[in-house]
Amino acid sequence: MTAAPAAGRAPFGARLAAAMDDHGPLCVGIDPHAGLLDAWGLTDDAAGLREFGLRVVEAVGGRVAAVKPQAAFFERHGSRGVAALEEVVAAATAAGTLVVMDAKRGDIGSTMSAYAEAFLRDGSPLAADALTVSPYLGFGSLDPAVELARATGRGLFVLCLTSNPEGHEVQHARTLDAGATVAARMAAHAAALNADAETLGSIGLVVGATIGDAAARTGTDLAAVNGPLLAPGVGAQGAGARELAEVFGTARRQVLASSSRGVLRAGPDVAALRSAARTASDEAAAALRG
Ligand SMILES: O=C(O)c1cc(=O)[nH]c(=O)n1[C@@H]1O[C@H](COP(=O)(O)O)[C@@H](O)[C@H]1O
Repeated sequence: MTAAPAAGRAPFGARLAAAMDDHGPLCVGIDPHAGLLDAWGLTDDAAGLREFGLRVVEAVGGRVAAVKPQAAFFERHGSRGVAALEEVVAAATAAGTLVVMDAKRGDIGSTMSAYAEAFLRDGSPLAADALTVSPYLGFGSLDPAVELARATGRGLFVLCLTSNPEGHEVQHARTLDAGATVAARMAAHAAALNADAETLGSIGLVVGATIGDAAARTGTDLAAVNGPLLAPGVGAQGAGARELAEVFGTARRQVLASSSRGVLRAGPDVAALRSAARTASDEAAAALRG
């Protein structure tokens, strides 16, 4: 059984739905690639990461539905990089913007509970509003994260149909027991966890905006998930408004479109970043809300 969300914090799905209503369906990825740091005149070290992340938050905090720091770029610089990540998360939270931590964690259940504590526990320095997780040790291995997310009003985005061209090898495969595709199984698990949610459930999926008709081909019922669909691939990976509308069909109101480099390349000027995010958000809204 799951506990009620922590006092004072509504479930993640409801908070995300409200944020998308207020600001549009865009998540801005905070991915401080070495090349972007250089282009922004920043050093490729913890100080550069910190400045980059805080600059993005200054530009879009309180103006977009969510930001998604990519943990890998911060981990490149060890404990000092992780300290910079903590500051960026705190700044986004202070700006009233939801934070999706993109760390794609997944492990056996007993270790998964430690990952959950790191990213989803009240008081943890790295706690975010939601965490990306990998279900490829079996969806049930994520149970500790599901439980802690629900207990604290946080959420998960479970990898389902990823934006990269290699994903089909695993995600389109059919299971021996039920004969369904792996992606369809993952979506069915999320749907079961969101069954009682009124607005939007808190257990979302990652479904790339670049996947074409893969949801239909794999028998993955996205609308039935009743939870948010994080859609990376917008911008630098080639997806735009047309792809968003085509990929998500009747599930499009659940979509949180995500763009990192597509927005970040407009930096380092804060006004230019803000304007690039506004344009991306408006385009996503037109594609998904029309
Ligand atoms: O979970 C993710 O966010 C994710 C899943 C996926 O299927 N594809 C994908 O690109 N991502 C992440 O989304 C971001 C995409 O960055 P851009 O291609 O620069 O917009 C990166 O941080 C990826 O790690």
